[in-house]
Amino acid sequence: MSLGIRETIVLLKEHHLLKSVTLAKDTDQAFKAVTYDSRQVTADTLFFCKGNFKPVYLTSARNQGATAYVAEQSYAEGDGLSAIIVTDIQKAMSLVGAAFYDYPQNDLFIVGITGTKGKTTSAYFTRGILQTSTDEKTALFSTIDRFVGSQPDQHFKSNLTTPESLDLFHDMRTAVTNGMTHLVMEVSSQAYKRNRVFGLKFDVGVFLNITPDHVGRNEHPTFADYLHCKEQLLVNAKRCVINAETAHFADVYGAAKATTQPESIYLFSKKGAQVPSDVTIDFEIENQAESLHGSEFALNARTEKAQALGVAANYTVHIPGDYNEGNATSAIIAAGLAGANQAAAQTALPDIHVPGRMEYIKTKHHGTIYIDYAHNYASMRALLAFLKKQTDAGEVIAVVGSAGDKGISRREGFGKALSEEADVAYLTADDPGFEDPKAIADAIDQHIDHEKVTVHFNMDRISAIREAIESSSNDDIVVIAGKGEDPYQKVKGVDTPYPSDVTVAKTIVEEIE
Ligand SMILES: CC(=O)N[C@H]1[C@@H](OP(=O)(O)OP(=O)(O)OC[C@H]2O[C@@H](n3ccc(=O)[nH]c3=O)[C@H](O)[C@@H]2O)O[C@H](CO)[C@@H](O)[C@@H]1O[C@H](C)C(=O)N[C@@H](C)C(=O)N[C@H](CCC(=O)O)C(=O)O
Ligand SMILES: Nc1ncnc2c1ncn2[C@@H]1O[C@H](COP(=O)(O)OP(=O)(O)OP(=O)(O)O)[C@@H](O)[C@H]1O
Repeated sequence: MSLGIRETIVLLKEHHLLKSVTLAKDTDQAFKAVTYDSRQVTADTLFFCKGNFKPVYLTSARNQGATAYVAEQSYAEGDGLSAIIVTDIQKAMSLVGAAFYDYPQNDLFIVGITGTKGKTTSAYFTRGILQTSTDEKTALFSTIDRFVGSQPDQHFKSNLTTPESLDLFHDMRTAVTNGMTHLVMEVSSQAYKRNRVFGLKFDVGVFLNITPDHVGRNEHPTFADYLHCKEQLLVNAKRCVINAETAHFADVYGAAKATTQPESIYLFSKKGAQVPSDVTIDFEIENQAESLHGSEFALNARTEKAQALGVAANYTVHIPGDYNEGNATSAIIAAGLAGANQAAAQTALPDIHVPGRMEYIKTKHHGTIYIDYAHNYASMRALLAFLKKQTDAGEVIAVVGSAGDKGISRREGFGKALSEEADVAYLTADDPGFEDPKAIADAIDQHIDHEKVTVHFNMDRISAIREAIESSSNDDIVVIAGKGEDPYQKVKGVDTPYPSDVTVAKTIVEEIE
């Protein structure tokens, strides 16, 4: 890969991002690499100064072979390098990244998925269906991991839900080189807030839902900003799939219609759900059977354009939780728009498993254990309500904590969800960061109705899980929420190794049964 400095300047000028340029001696420079991290700089690198950047990083970049830098201001540390000064570094980075990696999006059919909850699950469902219909040529960029090919060594853990633009275009190019024709990716609201996907058009954009979350330092200043950022996926998608039951539907649908004809917008909802009367639902989900192990549902086409997609049929998913019918539906429609047929969806869906989402362990003498990634009010309430509905005789026992340094409103949310749907709560640590986990637990406890829920405190997560499992009887359900498959606890700025909730629960069950 290579990009000339002149081409870079023209590109930034065309997009009205260029403030000034100072060229070094070689005015025909060609960059062999682009990066925003001085530790990655090699010969002939174009270096981007972004975020909490320190000028000393530019000194290291220059010493390691950077020949030019892009920044929102000039730096003395960059003397001797070409300096490209722009009005918005994140936008510049995305545009230059796409150009440097030679526009890999032109070689991929891209499905983008957003929503407060269900992105990862829906992305796994969509990729699973497309793997069947594309003969294993579908890449996946999710919160958990990135698959840039179908070989085991083309799969690695993710650091962000939506990568920084330079990493995104790099990984897209790698996927194309590895023979991928389709890409399914989660698009977080931060991706738009920070212009990580600036200039990228999606073939299909999926909007699942929006509930209060992600407002705070480092994220969104207000809920309105969060909603606005999430809606940008639909503004930048050629075809849209929308859950008509989402809160703020009118706004969301309006964003889709701003750039897409209604003929290319697909709406879905559960049968009997309250949806706006001024729109026509294309697909209706009719539950046929649900259990603690999954569900069966009919997807009914209610409009001609829905019928034309050829995906109306009966489906089975083996991830429990009624909301997973909606997640699966979004995936069936999106995959249908990417060319998959009903048979591919029917074959693939029952076998799709998402790490750390609704994993369950059946025990002989204790309750059934569910390990799930729920970590805000909406997901916790949806999870507990579903499990409560499925248990006649037993109690719902939840092990839960809330992260430190962020998402303060989640603490009240957890207290509320536990009061509404749980019988017993073990409050514990979950990524306390720089805060005291007991203080976080107390904040959750303040919002628990003690007439309804018995509360225990144990800040040692492993020991809290043990207590919850040991105290459960065979009819009970033990929910271990919040961390899914995370193999660490974030404590005082360090990712402290943690065996993961799944491993901890399995080990305890082996020991006590
Ligand atoms: C607020 C935010 O989004 N911050 C992201 C951003 O931080 P930043 O630009 O300030 O980078 P930084 O790590 O402080 O460092 C500053 C710059 O100096 C560079 N550097 C640093 C050290 C050095 O020796 N040399 C050097 O050049 C870094 O590479 C970087 O370019 O860029 C970093 C990558 O360079 C990200 O890791 C970081 O994500 C932080 C960790 C984060 O937590 N982000 C969350 C809020 C996020 O984006 N979440 C969403 C999901 C949320 C949702 O579900 O909706 C996501 O998409 O993941
Ligand atoms: N459609 C949905 N509505 C409400 N809750 C959901 C939905 N789908 C999944 N959940 C719950 O949210 C949890 C996280 O699901 P998933 O990882 O698919 O969402 P996500 O949007 O990727 O989440 P995050 O932004 O936190 O990474 C699940 O473990 C489940 O408890």
